[in-house]
Amino acid sequence: MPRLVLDQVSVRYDGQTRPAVERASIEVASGDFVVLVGRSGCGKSSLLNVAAGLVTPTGGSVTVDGTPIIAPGADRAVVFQNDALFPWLTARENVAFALRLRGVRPSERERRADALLALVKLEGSGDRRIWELSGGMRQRVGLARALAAEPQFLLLDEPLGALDALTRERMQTTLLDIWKESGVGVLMVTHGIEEALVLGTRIVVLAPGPGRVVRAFETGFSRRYLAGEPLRDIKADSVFAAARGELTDAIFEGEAA
Ligand SMILES: Nc1ncnc2c1ncn2[C@@H]1O[C@H](COP(=O)(O)OP(=O)(O)OP(=O)(O)O)[C@@H](O)[C@H]1O
Repeated sequence: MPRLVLDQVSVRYDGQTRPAVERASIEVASGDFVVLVGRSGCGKSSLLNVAAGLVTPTGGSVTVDGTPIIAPGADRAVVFQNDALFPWLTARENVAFALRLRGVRPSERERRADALLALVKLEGSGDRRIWELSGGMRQRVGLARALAAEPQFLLLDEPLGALDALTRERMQTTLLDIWKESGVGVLMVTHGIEEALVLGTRIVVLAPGPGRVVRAFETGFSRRYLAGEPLRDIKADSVFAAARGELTDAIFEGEAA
């Protein structure tokens, strides 16, 4: 089973007096949905970028199945909040472009692109141009394009951050469905406390100054959704409310200090 391991990772950017991240350890295996939460500036994006191979750690190691990561790779697809799609192309063409980069034959591309668009629940919208789509639909095209690389890991940096509350909630279920269907391991950064609880199988809490892991715990709400329980019912559960309180406390612990 593919395993992405950040072991005792530190990041110090040029010119910084103290590290942005100090000795953070995070593991993501296939089928995991690991969520990074924490106050602004605690190093969430830095860690995601280390996993992506976009930032080189100044300490520790980052590996996939024991092989060091030194650059971005097709095994780890990254989706950012405002990902650039080609606005003048259709949804299908955007996904097909990623397939082309993978060396998929032209005759295969359309069929594969449509299958990926169906996976993100955009069947029937393949012919629409990006500028004709809503924010949520664009984000789905971005996910379909990321999945075109058949990655082992999806690295998501606030992918739903720019969406309105209702669209965001709908996209959370889409993300869970994609995760289940594709079997990928997910590492995701979010500012949403409920979102972390709804999506994660494991939540890693970071604290700033320097960025470090202060808590990590397993959660089971996403599996309950995948087992058929409506998300609304899960969120209304007293167990969910207790978990939300606990997570909020963990994030803001020591803030006044
Ligand atoms: N490329 C960079 N060069 C220099 N400093 C950086 C760079 N990227 C991030 N930092 C600094 O590193 C620290 C951690 O930033 P990072 O973006 O990883 O945190 P974050 O938890 O994702 O923040 P936010 O929640 O606000 O997005 C911050 O102090 C930030 O200013």
